[in-house]
Parts: sequence; C-alpha cells; structure tokens
Amino acid sequence: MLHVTCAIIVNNNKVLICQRSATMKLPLKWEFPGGKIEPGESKEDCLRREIREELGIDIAVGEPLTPVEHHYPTFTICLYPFVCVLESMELQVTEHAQAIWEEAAALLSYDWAEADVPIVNEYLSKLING
Ligand SMILES: Nc1nc2c([nH]c(=O)n2[C@H]2C[C@H](O)[C@@H](COP(=O)(O)OP(=O)(O)OP(=O)(O)O)O2)c(=O)[nH]1
Repeated sequence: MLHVTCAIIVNNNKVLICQRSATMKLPLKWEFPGGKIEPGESKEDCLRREIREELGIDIAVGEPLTPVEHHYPTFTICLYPFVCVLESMELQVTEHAQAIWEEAAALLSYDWAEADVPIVNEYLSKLING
C-alpha cells in the first residue's frame, strides 16, 4: 500500500487543485497536491517537501481530515489529507498539467482521482456545517 499525503491549500476562500499530467498514473485526473511519504518522514514534513517540489510554494500544515484507503485496479493507497494555508505566493507548476485556484462551490464539477472524492465531500461539509 502506498502512503500518500495531500494538501487542501486555502487562500482567499479558494482552494488549489491540480490536474495530473497525461503521462502520470491516473492521467488528467484532478487531485490535491502531495505525494508519497518517505521512510522516517512525518506526514507534515512530507507535505511541505512535496508542495515545495511540485509548486515552489511554502505552506502551513493545519487540520487533518479523515484518511482514505482506496483500491485502484493496480495499486492501493492510503491518502492523508490536511487543510493548509498558503505562506508564499509564486506558483511554479513543475509536474502537473495545470494548477488552479477554485471556489469551493465548483469543486464537485471536476473529474477527481477516485480516492479524493470522499475528501472533497468532507471538506465541503465542514465548510457548510463548521
Ligand atoms: N499527490 C496525490 N496523489 C494522489 C491523490 N489522489 C490519488 O489517488 N493519488 C495517487 C496518485 C499516485 O498514484 C499516488 C501519489 O504518488 P506520487 O504523486 O508521489 O507519485 P506519482 O504519481 O508522481 O508517481 P508514481 O506513483 O508513478 O511513482 O497517489 C492526491 O490527491 N494527491
């Protein structure tokens, strides 16, 4: 099983969402940026490292949401989501097809990686219900 962190990065009431490139696994699916936890690394350190590598920005890692275990046809992941805050502005998209700031209300209209769907739903229900 792959252990993967992902960041729901919030800034000005928008969330940063990323589209996987055509050559990655799960091509062109939308996801929250992040990646595999390395041996000996904390989830929070993993997220800060991955976000710096993939997007060139710094984040403050905040509240964890519920981890999601998902079985894709050829691999299984456990995805650990955290709500994060943007700490530096200049985005440099190095691995994804695109990265965009999106309103919460529009998140459900994207073609998400399947493991992300429960995370999007939990984030939205927290926004509505506090
Ligand atoms: N970063 C990230 N990965 C996700 C999400 N949802 C989801 O199913 N995944 C999957 C896609 C990948 O198979 C894996 C994350 O690994 P990664 O980002 O470090 O790896 P990768 O796709 O660049 O490359 P690889 O698996 O081919 O080595 O988890 C998500 O929201 N964020």
